[in-house]
Amino acid sequence: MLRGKRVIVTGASSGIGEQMAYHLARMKSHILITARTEAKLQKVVERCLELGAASAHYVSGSMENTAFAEEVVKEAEIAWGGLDMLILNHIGYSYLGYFNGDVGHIRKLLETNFLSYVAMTVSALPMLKESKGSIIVVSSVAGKVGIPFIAPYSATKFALDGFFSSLRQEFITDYVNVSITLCVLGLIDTETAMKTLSHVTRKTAAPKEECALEIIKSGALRQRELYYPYLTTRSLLFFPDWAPDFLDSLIRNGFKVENIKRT
Ligand SMILES: NC(=O)C1=CN([C@@H]2O[C@H](COP(=O)(O)OP(=O)(O)OC[C@H]3O[C@@H](n4cnc5c(N)ncnc54)[C@H](OP(=O)(O)O)[C@@H]3O)[C@@H](O)[C@H]2O)C=CC1
Ligand SMILES: C[C@H](CCC(=O)O)[C@H]1CC[C@H]2[C@@H]3C(=O)C[C@@H]4C[C@H](O)CC[C@]4(C)[C@H]3CC[C@]12C
Repeated sequence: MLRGKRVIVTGASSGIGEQMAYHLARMKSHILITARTEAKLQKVVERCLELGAASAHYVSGSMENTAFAEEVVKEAEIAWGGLDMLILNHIGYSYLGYFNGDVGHIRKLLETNFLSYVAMTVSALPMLKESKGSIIVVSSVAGKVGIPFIAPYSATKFALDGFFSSLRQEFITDYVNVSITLCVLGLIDTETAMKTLSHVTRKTAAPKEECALEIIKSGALRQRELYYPYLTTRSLLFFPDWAPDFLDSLIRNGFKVENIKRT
């Protein structure tokens, strides 16, 4: 499906991003991965080459700084002379708890989780227009409906939907043949999520390996949105228009509120 295609995956030193890199390797793509932890990136690149990647490289750095986001795209241009798929996946650290009034944290998280996505898109667009490529934006149920105890994170995910859904409209109007796929994910069994959530949620997590493959497939098929796991995420989003208060209570019941800390 993506044999020989040139793909950037951000946030690929662990979790869903790491699994996406491995699926792309099995599909014999050219892969450029990025995150902060160089040691982890090296191991993922080695594994990608073992799995059959056409090529695999990494760039380590923090997306808190949009200049780094632009540098990653520049690396792809130097290495490949073009780009077919941009998978925007990374997130910065945020707390799970009642909103603590820290506006500076929201500003920093918007830099990492939102503005770096915009900066990479701006830098990559000329190459993606050339290749008639794809942009995949990894978001969350928390970017579509109000989920308690993750207000800063949720704000950044809602921002992604607003910006990329608007940009998709402009691409259609302007005959720009670059697809934008927004991935709306429920709880996924990544180490970070399980560490953060295990003591406070009654939810069962979906497998990160399958999630990663579904994300890649949705982008390759140029789908508008992906809902994964489909039943839980799609059903949740059925309620906002018809029974918003019922939806809110359903989501709150998914948490062991007594275990939520006040930061
Ligand atoms: N897991 C879940 O339940 C859900 C996940 N999602 C979404 O899926 C995506 C992946 O989540 P998941 O795999 O769980 O996350 P992980 O925490 O497992 O991975 C996050 C990745 O981002 C990197 N990262 C963290 N901080 C920075 C930074 N400042 N600059 C650059 N890279 C950074 C991490 O590497 P390093 O630390 O080395 O920089 C890591 O590779 C996210 O967009 C998330 O919102 C959506 C809904 C549910
Ligand atoms: C429990 C929520 C699902 C609601 C439902 O009733 O199905 C999860 C939906 C989104 C999850 C959060 C998310 O988007 C990723 C965050 C990233 C961090 O790695 C830690 C976990 C998250 C806070 C995660 C928590 C579960 C959800 C809110």
